[in-house]
Amino acid sequence: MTSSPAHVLTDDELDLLELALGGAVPRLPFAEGPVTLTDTENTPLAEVGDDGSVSPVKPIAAALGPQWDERLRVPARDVSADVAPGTTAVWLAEAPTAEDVAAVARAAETGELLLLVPASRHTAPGTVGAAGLTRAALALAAETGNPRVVVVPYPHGSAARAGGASSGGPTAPADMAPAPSDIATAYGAERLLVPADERSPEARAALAALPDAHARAVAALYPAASAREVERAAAAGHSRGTVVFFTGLSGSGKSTVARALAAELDDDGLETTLLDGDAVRHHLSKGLGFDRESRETNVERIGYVASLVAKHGGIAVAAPIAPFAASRAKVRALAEATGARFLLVHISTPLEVCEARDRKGLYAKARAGEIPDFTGISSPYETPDDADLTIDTSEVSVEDAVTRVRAAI
Ligand SMILES: Nc1ncnc2c1ncn2[C@@H]1O[C@H](COP(=O)(O)OS(=O)(=O)O)[C@@H](OP(=O)(O)O)[C@H]1O
Ligand SMILES: Nc1ncnc2c1ncn2[C@@H]1O[C@H](COP(=O)(O)OP(=O)(O)O)[C@@H](O)[C@H]1O
Repeated sequence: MTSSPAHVLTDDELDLLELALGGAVPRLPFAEGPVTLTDTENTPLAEVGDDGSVSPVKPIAAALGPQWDERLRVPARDVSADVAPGTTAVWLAEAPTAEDVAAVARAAETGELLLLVPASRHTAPGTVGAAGLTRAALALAAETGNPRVVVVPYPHGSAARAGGASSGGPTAPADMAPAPSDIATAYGAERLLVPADERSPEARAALAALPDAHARAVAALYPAASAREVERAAAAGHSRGTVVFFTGLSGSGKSTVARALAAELDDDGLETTLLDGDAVRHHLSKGLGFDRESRETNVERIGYVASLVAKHGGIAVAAPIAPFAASRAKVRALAEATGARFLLVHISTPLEVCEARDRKGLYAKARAGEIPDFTGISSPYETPDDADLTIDTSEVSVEDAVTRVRAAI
């Protein structure tokens, strides 16, 4: 018997698997069978057959929080078996506003409701996550005649495209999230109400103005010089996770600019982690060489750690050569899947300048054939076509380079 290839599920793919096993979606858009779907510890969770059928192997692990309450997280087939004809599903993807509550109360007067809470394993920074949405839905239910609340596993969108480490078979299509109307049908409802889509222009305008409300209040209270400082301090306290990823030839100036940037960010009170090249090669990537595979491993490890830092709201600054586009793309996907901002900064200083600098004497050794696989000499550097910023340090000072990166963050 030959075993089918394995695919390690991303969090969003896990949500889709849970939906499929519960009967909410007929097949998995990312998995063509035969394939074994596993968690990140390679434990098989489900098998996908040749015909796309999905069968469970082991229950998907629950976690903490009200969204994991098994009385709420009920499979679609069980919910639909209970739902009264003519039921309206209410899709609560955002915390309900007072206006939303009124709209739901009106709908409750005309028939049965089912409150559906799309719960992702990811929370975009600054948004109400699955636990908060579930609590808000329970409160809304209590106010509107106690309709049933059901938590629906639901992929986060961009994170669904990150892809997991896989061997063979599945690839993630652009957008895997099923339409809310299809979910409502699968859970047995006949109609769908999305309160966020029914909001008045006034409510929409007020919601759009919310992010600037603090700045306006500060401007009204303080003179300009104090307001700047108060805003700066507030911004430092609420920073969204960011990965600033430098790439460029040896000697291009990555470390110099990265260190100066990290020092400035740190001074501003931002939670900053510098993944220094030497320290990374000494600790995280000890023993790795400079062949293609080792470099890919090194760069992906750096990306993984940087993503963890950013996931917790910090700023990670990394500066490896990162010569291969595929690894850089993987790192970007990984960071963005956590909801972090990702900035690829290409330090494009020409090879002749880097070689003339030859700070460590490595180019001379590489030319003499004493160092094999040296980037730019005997190993390729794939120039990025997706850089968010390109800086040539033979033309731009360290100070100006830092200013440009800060402006882009
Ligand atoms: N063969 C070869 N090619 C390129 N660089 C070499 C090589 N051997 C050693 N070094 C030194 O290692 C530094 C690059 O390491 P990185 O971790 O940034 O490289 S990579 O991203 O994994 O390609 C690099 O330093 P910086 O460019 O200053 O970072 C070199 O000093
Ligand atoms: N504008 C500049 N920006 C960055 N480095 C510069 C600049 N001008 C000269 N240099 C010098 O170039 C060298 C770059 O080395 P480094 O920052 O270690 O590069 P990398 O990390 O890309 O290998 C340093 O000696 C630095 O002082």
